[in-house]
Amino acid sequence: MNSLLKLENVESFIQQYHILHDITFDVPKGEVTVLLGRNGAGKTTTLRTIMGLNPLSKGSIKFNHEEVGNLRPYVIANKGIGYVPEDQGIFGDLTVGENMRVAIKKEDEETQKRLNWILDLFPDLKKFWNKLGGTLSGGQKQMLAIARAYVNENELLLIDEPSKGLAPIIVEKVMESIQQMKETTTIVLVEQNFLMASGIGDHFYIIDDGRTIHHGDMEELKSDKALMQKYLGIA
Ligand SMILES: Nc1ncnc2c1ncn2[C@@H]1O[C@H](COP(=O)(O)OP(=O)(O)OP(=O)(O)O)[C@@H](O)[C@H]1O
Repeated sequence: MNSLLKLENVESFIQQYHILHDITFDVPKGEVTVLLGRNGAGKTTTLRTIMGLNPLSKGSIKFNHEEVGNLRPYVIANKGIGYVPEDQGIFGDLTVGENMRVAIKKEDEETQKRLNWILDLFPDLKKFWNKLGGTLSGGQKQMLAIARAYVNENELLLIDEPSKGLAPIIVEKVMESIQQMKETTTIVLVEQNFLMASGIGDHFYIIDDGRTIHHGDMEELKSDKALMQKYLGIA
């Protein structure tokens, strides 16, 4: 397997709380890996630990075969990992255009092409280019958060619950955007919306109480009602 990101026996604490006990997974290049699990299982903490926003206490995180565990978040981002956090992380008192400009690392032709592509995909961003980020709707904020991560040439995108709180029609739009991004970028997706996760994902890992406890192909999970019921509470 051509692995782009590899976590081995990752442990992490938030203050005195032991949140991640043993997270181990492999992200193959060019595929969408979905992290599933109940509320509070540790999915967001896993992404934050990869980005260096949470300390890695034990274990290893390798990106392109290089150890990146506990590097500063901006160093990790500069290695080619984009992050769309659950709370979207946009600047409410900057306009859409300014939010994009702050995110852009390199002002070159390639970036302009990517910007044009994402603005075509999300015309609302073009329409509200001069509107303050804080005044956008939930769906528009999500589009802006995805656009900010996509505009740079990242090899890997970590996307945390992009469908959260969005109307079904917007979920479809966001899903379509991720499906298109998947053509060029490797993706790790945290997603509770099983329809979206199974529609986009190639394979999955289930996280339970800070441990990766099961993994396989998405097709296999779709047909395993008992597994879905046991660990995800759906069937
Ligand atoms: N700042 C914090 N202080 C203490 N505990 C925290 C903090 N942040 C998260 N936790 C705990 O860590 C555990 C994992 O949280 P995390 O957000 O990673 O879960 P999750 O799988 O992403 O859940 P969800 O699907 O609800 O977003 C939870 O039990 C949560 O209460």
